[in-house]
Amino acid sequence: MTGPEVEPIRVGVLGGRGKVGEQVCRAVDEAEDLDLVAVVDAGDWLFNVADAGAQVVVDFTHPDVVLDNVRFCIDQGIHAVVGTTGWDAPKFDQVRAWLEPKPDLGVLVAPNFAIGAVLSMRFAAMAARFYESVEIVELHHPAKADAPSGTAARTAELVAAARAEAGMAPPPDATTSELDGARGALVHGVHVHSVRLAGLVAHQEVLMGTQGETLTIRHDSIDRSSFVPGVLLGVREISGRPGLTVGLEHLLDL
Ligand SMILES: NC(=O)C1=CN([C@@H]2O[C@H](COP(=O)(O)OP(=O)(O)OC[C@H]3O[C@@H](n4cnc5c(N)ncnc54)[C@H](OP(=O)(O)O)[C@@H]3O)[C@@H](O)[C@H]2O)C=CC1
Ligand SMILES: O=C(O)C1=N[C@H](C(=O)O)C[C@H](O)C1
Repeated sequence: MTGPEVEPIRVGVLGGRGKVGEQVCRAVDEAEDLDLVAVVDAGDWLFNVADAGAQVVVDFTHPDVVLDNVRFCIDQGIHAVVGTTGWDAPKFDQVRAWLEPKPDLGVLVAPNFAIGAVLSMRFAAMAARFYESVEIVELHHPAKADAPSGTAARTAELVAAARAEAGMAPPPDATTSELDGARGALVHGVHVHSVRLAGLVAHQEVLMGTQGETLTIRHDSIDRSSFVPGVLLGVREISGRPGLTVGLEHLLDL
């Protein structure tokens, strides 16, 4: 005896002809429990996803357009799974406000959908209180629009929160004279250095140091397929997670 047939989740992809979006489209197409109903890229009619009856939209577009896209999804009553970067606290507040009158709707924004990147952020937060020094180096392909990366910004935020909770002083640094940018960008009080290099995909090192030792937490996405399982998990789970969720860790019981 077989149970009742479960309808596939109807999925639309924004940025579907981009580097990550193209891989997401292929994976959704191949998954039996998902149905790729619309692919929208720059210049296409955004309403295609609504017209096609998408229940979940995946966004891998550009930091300049992602907030408008999320607003569109919320207005249309479509859950959103967002990988696009360029987020800050006011933008998250804005999304929460848009979601208020739609209590059944979910938006997931994850700075990084690769399992190792999620784990490395957690490891960095765990280690932070044991090391007086911390700096982050993120390394990406040269087609990346934003610096620092969303992952690096989130890592800095998590590390800074752990340090603050432990009552730590700022990292030691005797620099009194510097060329602009030589010490990187300060993100939540953490120095973040951004490398853009042909041949790279997405990489990050969190460097920590204290008396007589250093700890390096490194993650490498050597292929964009690394992001796909996390995105599919988000697509499958988002309808059961109303409100705004920031970070894939919440779906991984971390
Ligand atoms: N969270 C995560 O795990 C990851 C996040 N990212 C982030 O995802 C985003 C996309 O990355 P990536 O795939 O490498 O970038 P790409 O530039 O390769 O792809 C983005 C695609 O979106 C299209 N696009 C631009 N504007 C719109 C719009 N308004 N509506 C629909 N499509 C649009 C672009 O078209 P055109 O080129 O013609 O402008 C392009 O085809 C970036 O912010 C990146 O940082 C990337 C990897 C993993
Ligand atoms: O642009 C990319 O490529 C990536 N963007 C995300 C970020 O900014 O952290 C995730 C990953 O690093 C790849």
